[in-house]
Amino acid sequence: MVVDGVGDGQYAGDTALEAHGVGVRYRRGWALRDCSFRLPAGRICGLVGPNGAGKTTLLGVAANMLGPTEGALRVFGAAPGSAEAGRRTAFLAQEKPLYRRFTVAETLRLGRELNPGWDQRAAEDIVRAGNVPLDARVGTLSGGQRTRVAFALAFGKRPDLLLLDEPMSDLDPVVRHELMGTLMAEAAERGTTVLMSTHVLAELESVCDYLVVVSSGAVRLAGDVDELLAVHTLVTGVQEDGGPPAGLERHTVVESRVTGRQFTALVRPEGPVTGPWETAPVTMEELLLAHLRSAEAPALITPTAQARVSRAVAA
Ligand SMILES: Nc1ncnc2c1ncn2[C@@H]1O[C@H](COP(=O)(O)OP(=O)(O)OP(=O)(O)O)[C@@H](O)[C@H]1O
Repeated sequence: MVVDGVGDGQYAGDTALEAHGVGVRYRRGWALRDCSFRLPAGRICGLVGPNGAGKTTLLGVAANMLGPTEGALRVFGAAPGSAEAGRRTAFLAQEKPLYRRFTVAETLRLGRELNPGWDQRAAEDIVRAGNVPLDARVGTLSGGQRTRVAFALAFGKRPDLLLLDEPMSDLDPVVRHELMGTLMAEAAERGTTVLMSTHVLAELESVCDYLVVVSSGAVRLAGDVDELLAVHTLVTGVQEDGGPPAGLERHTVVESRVTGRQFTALVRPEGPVTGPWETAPVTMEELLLAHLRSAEAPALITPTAQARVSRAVAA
């Protein structure tokens, strides 16, 4: 691997994470295949995809929980297994592995001992905001309270890259909102890059400015949210022969649906969209739903999201 030389110098400063042809094969087959994209530093990125798409696997590679079968991934230009990447990255896994017999205070003390840049106040503030007693054993906490302690551990580390795997799934709506606020404030204040997998699309809309969509182990969509929204259009009109009109074919049709006499299509226009139709801007949720429903739609990786180092260099 010779990415380090390139990454450390020219690109590492503005790139939090870069994947080059990453593939992961489990015994049952490939979970990820030829995954290439770049996440610029300082972005809050939603990682979206159907169940089994490969999101946890991708986060696991970035967090050095597993190595890729092929290709390479870099965190701030460094290999995930390097001391530098380890110091700069925090991973909040879906199953939140914590020592059940430790008290909350002992858990935070362990965080302090393991992490040189530890911020005890930030960690304690998160725990206290949920009225979680510091002397309670982790095993006696509710699922949501344990998630809060895991959040505290991740934030206390003061990472430059925060990897979150469906972090909010067992939190009540008020706590979700509060911890999202903490996440946003942290990212805004410190320029932390966040890569967060979730199935709650509505939540992403207010939080993310970057998106990566994976489906069947491949990257389908990646880029800045505004850029992605700008190159898609929602078209509605009268259907022809049970589908969208033939005139739409000159554009890239991501998804089309027919309801009664009407069709609705989400397209990437290849020029002006002219016809007896109405066009409207798309919302993030419409964009994501269309891509989740149409895994066969052509992939789109915007220029800022394209891996900069060729796969040949990374291999
Ligand atoms: N340890 C493993 N051994 C074998 N196969 C695995 C393992 N972990 C994941 N897989 C398979 O790899 C594929 C991707 O799984 P992964 O957990 O990365 O998906 P995901 O996008 O995170 O899904 P979800 O949204 O359901 O959490 C799936 O087909 C899954 O069954």
